Amino acid sequence: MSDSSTRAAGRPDLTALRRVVVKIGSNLLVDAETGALKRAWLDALVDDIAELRRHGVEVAVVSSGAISAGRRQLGLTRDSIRLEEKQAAAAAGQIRLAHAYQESLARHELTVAQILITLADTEERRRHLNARSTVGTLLSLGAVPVINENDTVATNEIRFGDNDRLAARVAAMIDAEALVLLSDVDGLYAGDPRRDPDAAFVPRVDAITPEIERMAGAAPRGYSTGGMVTKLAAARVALTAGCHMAIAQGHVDRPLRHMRESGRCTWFVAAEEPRAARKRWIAGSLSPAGRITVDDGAQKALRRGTSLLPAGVVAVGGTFERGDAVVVQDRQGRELARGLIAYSADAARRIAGRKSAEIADILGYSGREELIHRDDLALTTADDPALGDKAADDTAKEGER
Ligand SMILES: Nc1ncnc2c1ncn2[C@@H]1O[C@H](COP(=O)(O)OP(=O)(O)O)[C@@H](O)[C@H]1O
Ligand SMILES: N[C@@H](CCC(=O)OP(=O)(O)O)C(=O)O
Repeated sequence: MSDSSTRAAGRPDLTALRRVVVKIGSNLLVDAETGALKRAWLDALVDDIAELRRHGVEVAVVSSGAISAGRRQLGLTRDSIRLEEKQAAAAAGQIRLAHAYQESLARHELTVAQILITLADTEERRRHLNARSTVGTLLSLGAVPVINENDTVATNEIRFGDNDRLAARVAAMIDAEALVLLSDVDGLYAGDPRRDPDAAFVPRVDAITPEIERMAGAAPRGYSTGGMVTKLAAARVALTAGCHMAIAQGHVDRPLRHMRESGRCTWFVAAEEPRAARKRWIAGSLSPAGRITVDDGAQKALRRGTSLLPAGVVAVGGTFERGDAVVVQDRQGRELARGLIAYSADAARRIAGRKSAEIADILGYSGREELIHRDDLALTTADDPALGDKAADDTAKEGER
């Protein structure tokens, strides 16, 4: 089944997607009693990842488990430990996690790459763009990024506190088509199955309505420990970004294969594709900080869906930094597109009208070839193929990226 037919009717097929994020909770990976890493479980999951890669699917992992894996090594055996002790435990545990992933992936000759990020990294536009581009580059080079919150520098106020939402932010950031949350439950039920064993299973959700939210019930103690509340918060972020999300049972052998073969999981199905969602966000939800005037040749190239190169730029107006939103206009000042620019206003003025090959000589460093990459560019009119016939419909995406 193709991904577009999924959006209309069925449930996504992981093997048919381009890019997927898999989130693994601490309990799946680390024995809470001993702090030992569950290597056999990890190897089976990695076998699933390798299988997806053989189908041509790019896979990024968001893995919890650093605090659980590190605390006992530091003698932190009490039930409840303080924030600074958690940060210390994460520092000791993260290196063990990374090592385990490295060894497990090496069995399939896959390279692991570790990324530790904070909430601010996904929210602040320039850091967001840097993280997005690094993860994208790693995936295109065939590596498997393993991502966790940077617990050692995150403090109480700014911590995600749960990797469900971090995973959704990451999935949105890298335009993943699906996010799979592997959990200790096989999906969403009409009520908490631990309290109500007769609660009905919900196989598919198309929107996070108040009725769906009521199913999650109250947040678990301390809120930050996950439960269904944060999974629905994650689903909201994912769906807004055009990314499908699944909740599936992780306590099984080969969990991704099991999910595919048994069909048992809850799919939250996004109505549009990630690229279209991102373009709508660029077109509709950001205040432009500058105006880039382009010549006729560049105007034609934009209509064909290419990136904007410095060569086609005749003037740069406004004050902006790399990653800010700008308007692209023709010589008469008519708006053609909006985009996220890869250079500051000062740098853009210096390279305007020049060939991309000259950028390094002019600026003294080799920046990006494009002034605005085509993925970061949304045509203002309905011509943008990625926006389709919903171009005029302005959905608020503020705050979700
Ligand atoms: N409506 C619901 N459907 C399914 N599980 C629910 C629901 N409401 C609460 N839960 C609870 O959420 C738990 C899953 O969350 P959590 O333990 O945080 O998972 P993880 O550690 O995998 O992130 C389930 O075991 C279940 O008890
Ligand atoms: N970043 C933390 C985990 C945070 C978290 O959300 O854990 P979990 O609820 O097990 O997915 C760690 O690696 O220990």
